[in-house]
This record gives sequence, C-alpha cells and structure tokens, in this order.
Amino acid sequence: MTLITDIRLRRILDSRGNPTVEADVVTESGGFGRAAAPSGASTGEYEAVERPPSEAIAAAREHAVPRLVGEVYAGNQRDVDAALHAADGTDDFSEIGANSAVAISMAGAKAGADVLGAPLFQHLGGTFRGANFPIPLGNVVGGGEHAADATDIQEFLAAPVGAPSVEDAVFANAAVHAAVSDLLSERGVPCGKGDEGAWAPSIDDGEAFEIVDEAVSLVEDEVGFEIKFGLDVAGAELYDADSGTYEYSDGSRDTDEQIEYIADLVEEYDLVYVEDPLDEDDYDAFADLTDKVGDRTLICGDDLFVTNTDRLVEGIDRDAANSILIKPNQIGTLTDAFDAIELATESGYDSVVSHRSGETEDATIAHLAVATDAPYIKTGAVGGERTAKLNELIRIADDAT
Ligand SMILES: O=C(O)[C@@H](CO)OP(=O)(O)O
Ligand SMILES: [Mg+2]
Repeated sequence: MTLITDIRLRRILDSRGNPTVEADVVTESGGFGRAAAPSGASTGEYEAVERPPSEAIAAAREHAVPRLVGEVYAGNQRDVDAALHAADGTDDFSEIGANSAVAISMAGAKAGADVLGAPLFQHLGGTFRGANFPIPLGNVVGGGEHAADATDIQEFLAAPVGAPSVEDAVFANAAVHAAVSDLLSERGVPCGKGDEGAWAPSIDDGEAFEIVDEAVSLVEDEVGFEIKFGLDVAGAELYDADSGTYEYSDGSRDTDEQIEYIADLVEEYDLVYVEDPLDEDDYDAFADLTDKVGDRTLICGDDLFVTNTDRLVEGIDRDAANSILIKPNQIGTLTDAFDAIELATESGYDSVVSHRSGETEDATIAHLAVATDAPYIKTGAVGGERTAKLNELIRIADDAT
C-alpha cells in the first residue's frame, strides 16, 4: 500500500524569501505527504551540504527519484532514507543536496502516515508516544547571524520549565516576547525582528540579559509557573581562529575567559540552557565548561554535533556536553536524526529538536519531537513559520492532527 508511485519536487519560498525545496510523495494506495527543507544562516562547518535548490532538485530527479518510485515503501522510513543515501553516494549529501534529501525523507514519512491513517508522530514513534511534550525554547531577543546591529549572542530563549501543559508553555513564550517589547519601548529602544521573529534591538548583551530576565519574571508572576531562560551563543560565529579569541562588540575573550564568562552567566541568571557556548572544533573547551556547570544547566551542541552520530560519539567519549540539538536538515534524513536522538538518550544526553532560521510552514519537527519523547524543542515564539510548529504541538496534545 505504501509503495511510492510518484515524487514531485519544486522550489518554494522560505521565511527569508529565499527558494527552498518542497517534495510531494504519493503512494500506490493514494497516500500523500508533502514537506519542505529549512535552511540555516549560522550553519555548522560539518553539516550535510545544502545545494542551490534548482541544482538539488535536478540532481534528486536524476539520482534519487528512480531509486524510490516503484522501488521503496514509504511506510518503511529506513528504506526510504537508505535509498536517498545510495542515490547520493557521498557522506554529506553533496550530490543530491541535503535540502532535497530531507524534503523527500520527511514527505515520505508523511505519506506513510497518511496511508496508515495515523498522526505522523505515531507513525514515527509508535502508539505509546503522545503523552509527553517537549518544553518549547522560544527565541525572544537575538542578533548574531540572524540580525544586523543587534546582540552578539545569537539567541536569548525563554524556557517555561514549569508549564503544566504544552499549550501553557507556548503561550508563556509569546507573553515573554510581548513583555520584552514593552520593556524595550519603556527604555526608548526602537527595534525590528530578526530572522526567527525575536526582537533584534541595537543594545549590548548586558542590557539584553537585564531585559529578558525582567520579562521572564513578569510573565512568571502572571502565569504562576516557573519560567527560566537560556542562550544560543553560536560560539563558532564569534570565534576568530587566527587570534584564538571570541570577538564581542566590547572586546575579545580567549577560550579560558569565554568559559569563565559563560559559567558566570549561568550562575548569575540561573540559565537552564546554553547552546554552542564555544567553537565547533573545541571539544576540550566544551568539556571544561560542562565539568564546571553541566550539573546545573544544559550544555547543548549544535554546530559541535551537527546531528551527526560520529561527532556525538566523540562528544560523549570526551564528556563535551549533556545535550544535542537535532536538525534533520543538518544530517539529511529522518533516520539519521532518529539515530542521533536514540544515541543521545542512551548516553544520558537530552535532545532539543530544532527549527532553522530559514523556515517554511512545515511542521514535521513538532511530530519528530513528540515521536522521540524529546524533552525540548526550539522553534521560536511568534511568526507564521514558527507558530506552524507550536500550534501543531497544541493540536497533537488535543488529538487533533
Ligand atoms: O543556530 C541555530 O541554532 C539555528 C536555529 O536557531 O540557526 P540557523 O538555522 O541559522 O543555524
Ligand atoms: Mg545554534
């Protein structure tokens, strides 16, 4: 029933106005799945390769479609993804493009779920999933590669850790986002939004910490449950390999100073989450920081691990972190993303399923998070391409998908 009978690929717009790849997968019994690839701006050096969409589509039509249509069952995700790897023939999807690969992989999963008549999370994770929901990390202030003339730290993320339901958590993050806007206007700081919908004020990181801390406390008092916050430092973007220093607007920090700085921030603001505090090649520095503060906060590897099990194994061996960011397009298929989550879970690492800064209405990652029992999801706070995932989580909780 789930034999793939047709695959269509096209270019559509992403949230930055750039083209991206969308895939439709159709099965023998009329099952249908559609999915689109997201795209990063602060991409890790070791990510699978995204090709220009037209090239990725042409290459996938030539190499992947013939290996899938009439050959593979969409209900068997490992077979779909193995065919994508075989069609590509490289170890980084540089032939068909990770963007074509991930769009086909996710569309295949949706087509499989459609034939089964099951919600996607259930098809991927089994019938016992759907009781637990990830805590959404919501980007409320940001800069770095996502906005010019804003904070050095890429993302300040609200974390509603005490929310009684995913719906309460999603609304709490939107309330923190609104409170930040009020506090910025009180201070007379005009500002627009960055790529992920977070406020992108032209203030220094110190002021951003004050504002986010205050916004979180205000909303915490209002809603009556615990809200904390965290960061995506995107350390590789700040790191200058020639000088060996992290370059901030107000000066540089060497690696030891960077470790101290982050450890102090964890202490001062009781941060529950710190992503990529250090350069993507520096497992040792990650391990030092994890040793210092890993018992009280999540040290998460994004550019460090790039959803890649080989890099995760190295991180686990070296005690480099205690959590991993999971972005299916960093590695190219749902199978690879699943394997990374399973290895993380077995090794006591928390998984944080994540959007990219360039997104579409595609909500697959909401299902992926529920299917794998991931404790966190990072997918923004406001904006249509972000709320597509957040609202899908609310629907999954309401049994309405
Ligand atoms: O660094 C990140 O974690 C992501 C998503 O927030 O950004 P980008 O998609 O630009 O890599
Ligand atoms: Mg990141």
